[in-house]
Amino acid sequence: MLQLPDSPRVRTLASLEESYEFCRQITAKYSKTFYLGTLLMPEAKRRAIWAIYVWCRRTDELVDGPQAAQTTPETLDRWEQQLESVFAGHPLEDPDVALVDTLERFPQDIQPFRDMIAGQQMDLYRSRYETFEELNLYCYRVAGTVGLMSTAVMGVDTTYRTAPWDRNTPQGPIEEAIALGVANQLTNILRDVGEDARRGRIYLPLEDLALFNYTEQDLFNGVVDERWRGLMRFQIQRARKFYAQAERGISRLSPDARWPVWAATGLYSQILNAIESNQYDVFQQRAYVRGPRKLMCLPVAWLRSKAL
Ligand SMILES: CC(C)=CCC/C(C)=C/CC/C(C)=C/CC/C(C)=C/[C@@H]1[C@@H](COP(=O)(O)OP(=O)(O)O)[C@]1(C)CC/C=C(\C)CC/C=C(\C)CCC=C(C)C
Ligand SMILES: Nc1ncnc2c1ncn2[C@@H]1O[C@H](COP(=O)(O)OP(=O)(O)OP(=O)(O)O)[C@@H](O)[C@H]1O
Ligand SMILES: [Mn+2]
Repeated sequence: MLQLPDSPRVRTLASLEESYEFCRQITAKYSKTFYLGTLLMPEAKRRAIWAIYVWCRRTDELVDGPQAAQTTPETLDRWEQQLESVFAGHPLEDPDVALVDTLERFPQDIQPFRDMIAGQQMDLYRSRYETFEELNLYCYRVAGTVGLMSTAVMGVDTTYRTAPWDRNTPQGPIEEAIALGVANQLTNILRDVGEDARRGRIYLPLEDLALFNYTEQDLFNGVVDERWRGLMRFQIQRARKFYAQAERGISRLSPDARWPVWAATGLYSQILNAIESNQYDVFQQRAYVRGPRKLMCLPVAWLRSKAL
């Protein structure tokens, strides 16, 4: 029979296998850290995280990627409609096929996904944050939400009790999951200060700059002095508090999720140590964790997942 040429409307979507394979490849390509983390999970959870990763990445690309200049609030509205279609079980594009399957296997609320879109939207019209409270909202939206989505996949330990008399197991370590996302995002912000400044963006709260007598102009000039180091010490300390909060939640996750989460936490938080080793110069040097140290994280994380 004569085949119609490929046209977007009549073309059939990718198969489930193809769609998950695509998600795997994108995750592996864009984030060595998260990909490594997912390899420590059971197959079904691993694939689900890949599907969610790709949706997050695509959302981020709308405001940060090559076509970002054409992105308007309407683009994001359409993206949200596409999301609703996915939640209703109707994929519109190839990567959605895996996400529909993931949401069937690991049912979850649409709100964190909507919040993520709202967070990316903030990047369209904001390039400054006055207070930490404002920055925290941004961090919740673009990263805390990832903690919620991932927790729905990884699952909570149903036998966990804070105390024998505490019969009402709370819904799960929600605050802790958000905290890990926020900690990651704060780390990302500290590592990328220079790169963001070159795009005219400052994520560090302006109230914190003022506290250390450091000006926007200093930041654009990449001034590294005692004021800057004081400011960075303060930011790193804050990020570490979020990691500490997050760590208290890991033992409440289902046992097979603890190792990957400890590993991802260890890998990401070490970027803060790398910034310290670089004497807080995030303008000239990119802080990253060296291969051997990355590898060391795995057995350390495994021990923590069993012992804590
Ligand atoms: C109880 C408890 C501790 C539970 C654990 C919950 C958990 C697994 C939390 C993890 C949260 C997490 C991985 C947050 C990621 C935050 C992040 C990196 C966000 C990225 C934003 C960066 O913005 P920016 O524009 O500054 O950066 P770029 O220069 O563009 O890179 C995002 C890009 C938003 C989109 C997020 C992603 C693409 C990452 C999604 C990651 C996952 C789904 C993997 C989850 C990982 C594991 C190991 C389960
Ligand atoms: N030494 C380096 N100098 C400059 N850029 C680097 C260096 N090492 C890694 N990168 C770049 O930094 C980004 C993150 O790299 P890396 O593989 O270390 O972490 P990742 O886990 O993939 O990323 P993420 O931190 O976003 O999860 C990549 O785009 C990579 O090309
Ligand atoms: Mn981005």
